[in-house]
Amino acid sequence: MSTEKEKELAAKAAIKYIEDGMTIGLGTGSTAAHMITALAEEVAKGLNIVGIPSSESTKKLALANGIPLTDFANISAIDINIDGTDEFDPYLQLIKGGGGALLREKILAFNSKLNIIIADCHKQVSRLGKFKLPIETIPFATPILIKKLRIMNLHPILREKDNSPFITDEGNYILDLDITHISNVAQLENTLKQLPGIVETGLFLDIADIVIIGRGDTTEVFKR
Ligand SMILES: O=C(CO)[C@H](O)[C@H](O)COP(=O)(O)O
Repeated sequence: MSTEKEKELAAKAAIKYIEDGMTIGLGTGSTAAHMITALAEEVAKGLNIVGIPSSESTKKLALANGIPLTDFANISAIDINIDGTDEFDPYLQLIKGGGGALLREKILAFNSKLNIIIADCHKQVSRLGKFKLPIETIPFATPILIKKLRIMNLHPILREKDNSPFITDEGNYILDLDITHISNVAQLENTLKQLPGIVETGLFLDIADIVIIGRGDTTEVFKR
């Protein structure tokens, strides 16, 4: 079974949690794209939901598939947020932001009653850190942050696209950090959030309620 098929299986299992009248957080990435396609099929059959997208690319995809959208001016909470991940550990702690949408993704997740994470089985790790930790930084502060993060042994790498800095939907930069030597990610999160100029990190700690993965031709569900 292909990785893509595993993503699709997880995505289809997640949309079974959705009920009529709900507001749904729409994640970003290739796994979330499967969820958007599957959700669009239900909307076409009459399911009455509104989506709130976590990125401009997801917004485009959702609109192209006929999913009605809303924003935080119109709602106070999201019923279910469904998003992908780059890694999850046995405690359902996550590293996200491979697609560069971590800031809006975390805002959606924080304001959701239920967070469902969908993935292929290769995202499961015994310990976070094989995937480099993305953090979103303000361009003005990025050069000094790079110096500070180097001293902290986090080996920051400025993410690039077409030989220029990758720009997020909020106009910021992404630094990818090596956290392989870090054992206490909660402490790291606190330390990073105290540095002015770091807008958000890709550590999603105590956020996922349910992780659904595709493994071969079946799904596995992990609950917090
Ligand atoms: O955090 C994300 C984007 O910022 C994605 O959810 C994450 O990168 C996983 O992507 P994919 O489903 O394509 O593997």
